[in-house]
Amino acid sequence: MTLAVLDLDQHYGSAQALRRVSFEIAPGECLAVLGRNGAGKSTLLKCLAGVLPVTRGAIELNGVDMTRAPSHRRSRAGFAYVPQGREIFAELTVRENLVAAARPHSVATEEAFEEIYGLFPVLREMAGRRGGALSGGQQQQLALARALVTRPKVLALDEPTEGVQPSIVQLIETVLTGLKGRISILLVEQYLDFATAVADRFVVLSRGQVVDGGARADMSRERLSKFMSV
Ligand SMILES: Nc1ncnc2c1ncn2[C@@H]1O[C@H](COP(=O)(O)OP(=O)(O)OP(=O)(O)O)[C@@H](O)[C@H]1O
Repeated sequence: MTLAVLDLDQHYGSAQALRRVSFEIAPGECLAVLGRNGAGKSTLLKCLAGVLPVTRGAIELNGVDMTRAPSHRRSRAGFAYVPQGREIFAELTVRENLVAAARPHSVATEEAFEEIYGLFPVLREMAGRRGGALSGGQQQQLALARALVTRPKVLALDEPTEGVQPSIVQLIETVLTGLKGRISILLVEQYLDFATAVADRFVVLSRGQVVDGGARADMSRERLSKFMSV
């Protein structure tokens, strides 16, 4: 599925957080959005997910305008969002978290859950545990699993490696690399090694604006890290 972001503006009151942000993600492509703290990355994902309204511009999924569509409509169209901080249901078990995510998509089947447990074996072991009792890395896997169980066509992730131990970062990298080509991925990331391992293309945000970008082959580490250090 193609995700097109066209001239997007967003304001928090009088403060402008996004300025004429434009890019496109082709079917099966992985685009990483980089930038310092406060650059506007999370704001961008929230606008795409329908959590925050935009002040100008447009968001399209396969050419269909979604700019003012509620979150559930975007989700039904194939857009899945893994927010920063995971936002799983702490009081529900792992299994119930997956069921709650899958049910609106009519994919709450054993086959769908088996597929997820195949990607994240620890979730099978923890299926009966409360989400809130999981470690940070396990919660991140559950958050990703909740998105994937809906069988999305576009997957947006806000800093999936944050506060996660190296072995889980490696697992997430393997999962995302395996998904590439089949679904479109929008990755917001501060961890450059991870972003360069997974992404085909980069967009760099600074103060809410796209200031650089290009294919992985054209973006040297120096060029990318210029916009990453605080
Ligand atoms: N709820 C809010 N109300 C007002 N301003 C906000 C709000 N959330 C974010 N901002 C401001 O908008 C700008 C962009 O923030 P955003 O969180 O999108 O950046 P970010 O690139 O995701 O940073 P981080 O990596 O720290 O999450 C910042 O200047 C921030 O202070």
